[in-house]
Amino acid sequence: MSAPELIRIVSRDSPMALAQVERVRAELAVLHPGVRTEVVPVKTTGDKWLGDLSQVEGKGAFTKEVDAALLAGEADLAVHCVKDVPADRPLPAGTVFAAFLKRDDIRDALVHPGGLTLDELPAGTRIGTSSVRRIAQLAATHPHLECVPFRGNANRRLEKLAAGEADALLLAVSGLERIGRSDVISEVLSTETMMPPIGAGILALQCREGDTGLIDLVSGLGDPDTHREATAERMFLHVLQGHCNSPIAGYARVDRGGELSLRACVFTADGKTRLNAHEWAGRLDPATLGTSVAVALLRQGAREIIDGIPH
Ligand SMILES: NCc1[nH]cc(CCC(=O)O)c1CC(=O)O
Repeated sequence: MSAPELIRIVSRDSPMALAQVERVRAELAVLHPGVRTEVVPVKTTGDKWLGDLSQVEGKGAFTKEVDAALLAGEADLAVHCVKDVPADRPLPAGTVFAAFLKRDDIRDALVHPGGLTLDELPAGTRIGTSSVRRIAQLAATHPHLECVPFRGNANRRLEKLAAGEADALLLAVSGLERIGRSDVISEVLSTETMMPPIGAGILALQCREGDTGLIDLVSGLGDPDTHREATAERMFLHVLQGHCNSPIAGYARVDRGGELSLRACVFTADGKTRLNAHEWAGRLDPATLGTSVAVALLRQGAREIIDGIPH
């Protein structure tokens, strides 16, 4: 297949998702100035349903409609936050990842209108988050804080915070940067304080698997280190087989010498039990490293912890 002249890019229609698409368009314009792009925004189940995500049928609340548009031929390229793409099962049949863009900041940030840090927040401070990963880690280290359910895209959450529906928020640094709101960050939390989710800060480009011309064209946007990190992290989740209520965190890192390592944790919902594993790839490929770290956690009882959490 020859290289396309027009690429129709499908994505969620939140401000963050549309900013992600603009990054892809800008990078494409540099690499392939002759190619035109068009944006196809879609609303996903996760955007429409603001209740408990575990009540939504199946996984992929933020990706299902985007994948469907790609498979139906209504668009040619999907832009996803890797964090939102289910890893416990393969990508939708007929689609492939063509590139992982260079990774952004993987850390979470505290947003507190008064500018306090996490350790300075008084007892009873209401933290707006529905993330079981954030709730478990906060419960373990800051049990005097209270988490209140909070959904909606990042802009919407900031509005709800301003309206007093919570006293503070936890949001991804990368997401706030993408919507141009890093000004609201009162503290960037270290990965020790708040271990990030699998896939944090990574954008993936997804194509139909037969579109080899397009796959070749957009693969030039990929970052090799990010590819290794994403592969290790997603294989880790695939082997672990979590569910949407299981607090799981972790991240892979390629260090300056090019060595890949993966660190990961499984928590009980109350954060009181935390299993840890950290391994270097050495001679293992990224996917096998992911498998090995998952098996290390399973050996410590991760299956029992995950299955013990209602879902
Ligand atoms: N679930 C929404 C979502 N999906 C990806 C990000 C952050 C950006 C990223 O990690 O790529 C966010 C917002 C958040 O968690 O604050």
